[in-house]
Amino acid sequence: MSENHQDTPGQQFRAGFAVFVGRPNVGKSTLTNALVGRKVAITSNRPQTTRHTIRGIVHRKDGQLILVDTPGLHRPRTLLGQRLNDVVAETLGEVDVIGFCVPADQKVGPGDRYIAQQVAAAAGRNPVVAIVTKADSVPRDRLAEQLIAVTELGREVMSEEQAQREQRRRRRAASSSNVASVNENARSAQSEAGWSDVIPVSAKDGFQVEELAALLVRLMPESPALYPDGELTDEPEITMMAELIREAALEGVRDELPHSLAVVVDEASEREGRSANNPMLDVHASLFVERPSQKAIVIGKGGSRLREIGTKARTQIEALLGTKVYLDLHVKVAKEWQRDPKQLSRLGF
Ligand SMILES: Nc1nc2c(ncn2[C@@H]2O[C@H](COP(=O)(O)OP(=O)(O)OP(=O)(O)O)[C@@H](O)[C@H]2O)c(=O)[nH]1
Repeated sequence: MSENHQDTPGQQFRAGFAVFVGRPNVGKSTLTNALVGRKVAITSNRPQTTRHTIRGIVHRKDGQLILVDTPGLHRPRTLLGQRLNDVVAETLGEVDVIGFCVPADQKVGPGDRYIAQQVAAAAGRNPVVAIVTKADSVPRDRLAEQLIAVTELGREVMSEEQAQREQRRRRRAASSSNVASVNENARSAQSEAGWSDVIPVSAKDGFQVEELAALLVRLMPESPALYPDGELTDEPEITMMAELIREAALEGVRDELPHSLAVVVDEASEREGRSANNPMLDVHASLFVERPSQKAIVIGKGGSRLREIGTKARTQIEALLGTKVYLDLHVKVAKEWQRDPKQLSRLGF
């Protein structure tokens, strides 16, 4: 259990948040699953919320990695259209380590460069590890070439970013003598060097997955475990369940219910009287909407949509937890909840 991890003598326990970014299909989800060691089957059609979604937690002797999702960054729409929005920048700024993923089997292209630039701009002092994924898919010499190309990309984007910082610093210094410029200088020294590490991995055959986990943990701040290990009533698992339900409920009706839906898991408990090798989890959750018309949308004709939501969310929660689930959903109207601070905090906003 996690409490014991911290007692290891001579070794500091580390814990923190990491995010994997990269073009679609570079293998972020597969890598997350390989690291976490169980299937976290959260779908791709994610809501654009500002809250972090936990994709998985890696519990180790030396530390704990909480892998979170960045809404928006890896979606092609966002990529082609606009500069990284504030939400994504904020998430990247809040995590402890960023894993920038590039596949071994495709040349480094404009999409990778674009994301690398956003990462360089948002990372600040936090380390960025470049991860060359799908190492199994190319011969050794091609892998070596890709490692060099990715290292080079890191140097380029970091020094571009540094040049821009330098410009900003000069502009500021011109208007006032500024303390911030000293800090900018301090951090530019590390930026020039590029990525803090470059590591090849294969989630498919497990090559270097353990090494990556160890590396990410080493880059985390010293901290006790942030989440307990494997308990069913853990906050992150409850949060993940609520996210999965919310996601299923928003699917196809995002335009009609933008940000008007909150999910609270009221209770999750193991059903009594089941055999140890065939457990069942009873989950009761409430879906809060703002208006009766929205309640009708969620429920659908004769309850058909709510049944679909239930089936979809249940399947995903079962995959997440590896146990059978009975899911009971209720739709409630919480009038104006978005404007009521008390309600908001109760709903976890
Ligand atoms: N050969 C090989 N294929 C991999 C590896 N990891 C992932 N893939 C394949 O690459 C494809 C994309 O993997 P995902 O993990 O879904 O990629 P992703 O980056 O999460 O994709 P998005 O959710 O679209 O951002 C899948 O077909 C995987 O099977 C690997 O280590 N080796």
